Amino acid sequence: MVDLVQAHPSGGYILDELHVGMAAEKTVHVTEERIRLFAEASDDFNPVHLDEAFAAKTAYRGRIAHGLLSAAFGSAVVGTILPGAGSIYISQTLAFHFPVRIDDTVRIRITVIELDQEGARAQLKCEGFVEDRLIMDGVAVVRVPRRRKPSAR
Ligand SMILES: C[C@@H](O)CC(=O)SCCNC(=O)CCNC(=O)[C@H](O)C(C)(C)COP(=O)(O)OP(=O)(O)OC[C@H]1O[C@@H](n2cnc3c(N)ncnc32)[C@H](O)[C@@H]1OP(=O)(O)O
Repeated sequence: MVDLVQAHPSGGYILDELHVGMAAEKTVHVTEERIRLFAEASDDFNPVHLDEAFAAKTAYRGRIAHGLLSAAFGSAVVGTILPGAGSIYISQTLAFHFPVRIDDTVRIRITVIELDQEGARAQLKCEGFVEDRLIMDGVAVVRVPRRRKPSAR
């Protein structure tokens, strides 16, 4: 069963607080400006994202968002909600099923699917939807803090 949670009040869940089925969601509106800023940040200036005249001649008949921009929304959930602060990415698989366009709203869902107490690892299913259509999915492995550090004063 899926158990939708909010961010832990401390900023992050520790290993013992996670269970299989815990999930978190976030929605992000994809604007032209966000795509431009991602091109700058990643140095990926593929014209299919930035040049309407070029993109209009492709099978997509218009600009689409970088796949890794949608994947980055998943990273945002992992790093700020589930598990949250202190999580460290180990690996990530990704498949892009449908393009994301300017003005689409992407809903990311991250679900805990496996826990390795010994290795302090969580396996997370990552899914991205535009309306109800699955546009992207994959599996992430992250290292989760075993304990919370006393807060600095
Ligand atoms: C590097 C970065 O800058 C680039 C990105 O980030 S791109 C953004 C992330 N990726 C996506 O958004 C891809 C989303 N997924 C899809 O659109 C589809 O899954 C797919 C089109 C990639 C694959 O779908 P599938 O049904 O498997 O299609 P095929 O590969 O079998 O192709 C079938 C025929 O469709 C035509 N076609 C489809 N897409 C394109 C395209 N982008 N360019 C050209 N042609 C395309 C084509 O006619 C195929 O026939 P062919 O004779 O086999 O070529």
